Amino acid sequence: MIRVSSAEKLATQAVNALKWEARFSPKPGLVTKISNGSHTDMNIDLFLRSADSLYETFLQIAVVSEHAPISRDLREQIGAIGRKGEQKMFETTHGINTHKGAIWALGVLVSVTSSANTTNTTDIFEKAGQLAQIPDRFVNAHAKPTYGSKAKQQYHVNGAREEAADGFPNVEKALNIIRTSKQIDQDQWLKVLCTLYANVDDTNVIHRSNLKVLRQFQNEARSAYEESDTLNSLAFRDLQKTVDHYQISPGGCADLFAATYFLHNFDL
Ligand SMILES: CC(C)(COP(=O)(O)OP(=O)(O)OC[C@H]1O[C@@H](n2cnc3c(N)ncnc32)[C@H](O[C@H]2O[C@H](COP(=O)(O)OP(=O)(O)OP(=O)(O)O)[C@@H](O)[C@H]2O)[C@@H]1O)[C@@H](O)C(=O)NCCC(=O)NCCS
Ligand SMILES: Nc1ncnc2[nH]cnc12
Repeated sequence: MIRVSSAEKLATQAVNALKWEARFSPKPGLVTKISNGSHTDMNIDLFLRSADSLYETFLQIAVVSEHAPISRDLREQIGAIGRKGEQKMFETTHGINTHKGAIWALGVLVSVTSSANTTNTTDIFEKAGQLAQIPDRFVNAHAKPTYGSKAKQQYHVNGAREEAADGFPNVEKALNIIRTSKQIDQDQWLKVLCTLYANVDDTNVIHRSNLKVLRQFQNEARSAYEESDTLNSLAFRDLQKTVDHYQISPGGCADLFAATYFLHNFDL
């Protein structure tokens, strides 16, 4: 049996990563401690309460995953816990979707970390891919289509499920920026965020606009840090203008930003 303290540590680390992400600023389009981004129904307090409400979910995922092999049984167990976690989040936020994608991404990462009892991120990414690829027979096949499934059907992009099933390639890229930087400061984390904005096909952005706008947004995010460790302020301003104009919100990137921070803690 996993020492409860290890499971507790993972759950605490996951909740802390969500709170750190919420507080980080600037994050064009997203909620921060100084702006509600492209949202009229969300603010920082809601995100912090939502994050706290998920402690039990991550704890249960860590506990059931302890030394469990990657299997359909594990996938379905964490699926059931994850769906209950989504319910808890919606109760806490009175129906506002703050962390659905984060429950998925961090849920899978907490599970494989606990299952393999490792903090080696190469192993974690590989096992996360294996676990996320397993279909869950208990997913409600008659549920109404999600924003993500509609965007994927319309444009054949990868969404949250594929990011995990592919072993979180965008989180790996983001983590490498932090690992190879001479000093880890606000500028480096902003570079990580812009790299996620530039590379993730965020289905939330598509839902609020379309694929053409997503590509424009990604190109502007790329220009903000292209081949440099210093922010190009003009390019960043263009990015902010596009986000404001279309009222887009890269919530999927926010989740992967939190996931990067979660894994970065293993390096400390
Ligand atoms: C497999 C699931 C991820 C379901 O995926 P699907 O794509 O079908 O579902 P969506 O409902 O679209 O949710 C996906 C959420 O994932 C985030 N996301 C989007 N694109 C990506 C991407 N390319 N890579 C990674 N992650 C991505 C995103 O979540 C964040 O945004 C949400 C806030 O959005 P916002 O626009 O502000 O608010 P909305 O109300 O949604 O829209 P508006 O009306 O305001 O415009 C917030 O959740 C962020 O976290 C997508 O929302 C998975 O969810 C699943 O199967 N779950 C079942 C339980 C389970 O098996 N769990 C496993 C163990 S934990
Ligand atoms: N800070 C944030 N703002 C908006 N949507 C998000 N989804 C996850 N984190 C978010």
